[in-house]
Amino acid sequence: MSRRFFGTSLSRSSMLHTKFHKPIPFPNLLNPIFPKSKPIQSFRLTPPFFSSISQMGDARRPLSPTIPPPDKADRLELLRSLEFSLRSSLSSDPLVPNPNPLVIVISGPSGVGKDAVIKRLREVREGLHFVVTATSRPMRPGEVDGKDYYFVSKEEFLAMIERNELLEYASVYGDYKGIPKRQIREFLAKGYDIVLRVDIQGAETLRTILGNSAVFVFLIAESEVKLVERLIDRRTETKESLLVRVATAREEVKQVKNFDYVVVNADGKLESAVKLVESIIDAEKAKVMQRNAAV
Ligand SMILES: Nc1ncnc2c1ncn2[C@@H]1O[C@H](COP(=O)(O)OP(=O)(O)OP(=O)(O)O)[C@@H](O)[C@H]1O
Repeated sequence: MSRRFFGTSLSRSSMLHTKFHKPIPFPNLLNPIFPKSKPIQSFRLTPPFFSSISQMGDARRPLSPTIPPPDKADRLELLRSLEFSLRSSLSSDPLVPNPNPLVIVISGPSGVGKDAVIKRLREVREGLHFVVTATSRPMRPGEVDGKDYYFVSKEEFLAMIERNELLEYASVYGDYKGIPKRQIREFLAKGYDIVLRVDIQGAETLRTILGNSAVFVFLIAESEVKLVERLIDRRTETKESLLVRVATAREEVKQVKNFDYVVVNADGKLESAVKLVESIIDAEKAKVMQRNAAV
């Protein structure tokens, strides 16, 4: 026969009489503070006792020494008598602190849809700051300087490295890409969640720098062929760069194990991918042990 000491396997009376536990006197919650000899009227309440509830209604209402039947009394009367019996006010302060701002790293192979997911996330979710990456690559049609990237020359980029202004940087397909630190600090301090868009190499470096203080999301296509089709359809690559990107993607997919979450961005299903990223953010906000990113 197994003997359990947790949960509901022990009844209240068995707890009181078990050899293993000292009997604990149960307070009489229906009249806990007024022994017969003490007149009720002599009890005086001092602030901050009753502070929260006395603000809610008629402060002149007589205090009830016992808890009235819930089906007979109104809510205020019940609240006040409960406070009275508990000998402390019921607090209206939040029971849990506000969640910490998050740093969310979104990564994945080239052409998987990082920009597309982030663009949509930007439209549907508030309270996020999308860090604008600095890059020395030429601007693509439709891209806006300062919104999609900070487009800088190679020389300017090297000067930023020199001044230690970048959290992480790398040379990607012959161009530099890096994350300016100042933006992250500024927006974390204002309570924004930070979204960083990096390639796999960048995510690896960020994991070393940020450890588990950030959330790492790996974006992936439903299949290799779909990923390549997407790159072809984008019409931004030369035949050489196409080959390099596809070969690199094959290797990069193996890195998924170093991420916290994986999100499939399937063809025509951008909306679902964005919803899943949102759910990840929501779940992270509800974690008991919060991440605490510091840059
Ligand atoms: N779910 C999807 N269904 C169909 N097309 C998509 C989807 N997601 C993205 N795309 C398209 O795939 C192409 C590549 O997407 P995007 O440029 O966002 O990829 P990326 O991961 O940012 O690439 P890179 O790292 O090379 O900049 C774009 O033309 C984009 O519109």
